[in-house]
Amino acid sequence: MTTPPTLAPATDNAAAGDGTVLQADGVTMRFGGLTAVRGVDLTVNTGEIVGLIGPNGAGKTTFFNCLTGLYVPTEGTVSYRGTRLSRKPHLVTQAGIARTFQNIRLFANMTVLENVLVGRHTRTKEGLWSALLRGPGFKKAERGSEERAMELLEFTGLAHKRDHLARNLPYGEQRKLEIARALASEPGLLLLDEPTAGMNPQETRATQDLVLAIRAQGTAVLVIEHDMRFIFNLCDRVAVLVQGQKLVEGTADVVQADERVIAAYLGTPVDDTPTAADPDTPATGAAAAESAESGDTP
Ligand SMILES: Nc1ncnc2c1ncn2[C@@H]1O[C@H](COP(=O)(O)OP(=O)(O)OP(=O)(O)O)[C@@H](O)[C@H]1O
Repeated sequence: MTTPPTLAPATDNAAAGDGTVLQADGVTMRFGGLTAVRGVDLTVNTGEIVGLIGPNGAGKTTFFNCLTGLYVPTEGTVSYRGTRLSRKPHLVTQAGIARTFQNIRLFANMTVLENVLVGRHTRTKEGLWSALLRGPGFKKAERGSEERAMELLEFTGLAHKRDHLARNLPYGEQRKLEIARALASEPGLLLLDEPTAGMNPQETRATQDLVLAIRAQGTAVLVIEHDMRFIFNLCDRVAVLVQGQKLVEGTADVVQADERVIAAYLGTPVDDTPTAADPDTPATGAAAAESAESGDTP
């Protein structure tokens, strides 16, 4: 197992001291008659890794979208370091929150290095379009950025792939590149949406080390993940969403032992697990979630 190299924070944003980084109060998101997120409160403090778990359709990604300005919550407020956040995604990034997506969103025909440079646009005077068009002004102004981008590629273990097109990277490395690009905006809080989806156990362990290294360089992390081992190994606190509402929040031990969480998500205790001889008993919790995810029908 390789440990990511250390990374110096480039701005005060990532290096800032104690306190609450993120505060979400009463966040509700309705789509017509469907309430996807209902009155969710959540805080993330400096130096924390917080997990957000729940069955498919529980509202986790919708909640992330409310935090990052992709959705304007129907009700509730979101603050970053005590300041109410703008509803525009690029201003949220500029304030200090970066994210990755469940479905990878890279610039497939740009190189690995260029993808990270695009991620730096909120920290440079050059705009996004200038970065995308890569004119002479961009190249000159971005020399410092290129240095930082290379540090980030070293940090995520992708430096040797700097000139490869993003679309040619294996899946696990594309996920790492998304993280490197998110870090390029020097966030104080990084939101990861299913960072290990599709990864093998070795890649998952490497991602776990990477998240710990990100925290060590001063960025708090809020992570959505279905891999419970990953979540319970990594997180200082875990919040459980079920049907849009926060059911429980606490340490890994508290959450794993909570009977409501076991019933709604983690699955029934071993003794109560339905057996082949008991075909009429419906599958619950994680088993049902797995089945739904794989498209199996009962
Ligand atoms: N833009 C939208 N318009 C209408 N309904 C939406 C929209 N986005 C999400 N939903 C609905 O909101 C609910 C919550 O979805 P969301 O994707 O947030 O769940 P999730 O917990 O992230 O699920 P998963 O683990 O499968 O990613 C679902 O019923 C979904 O269909």
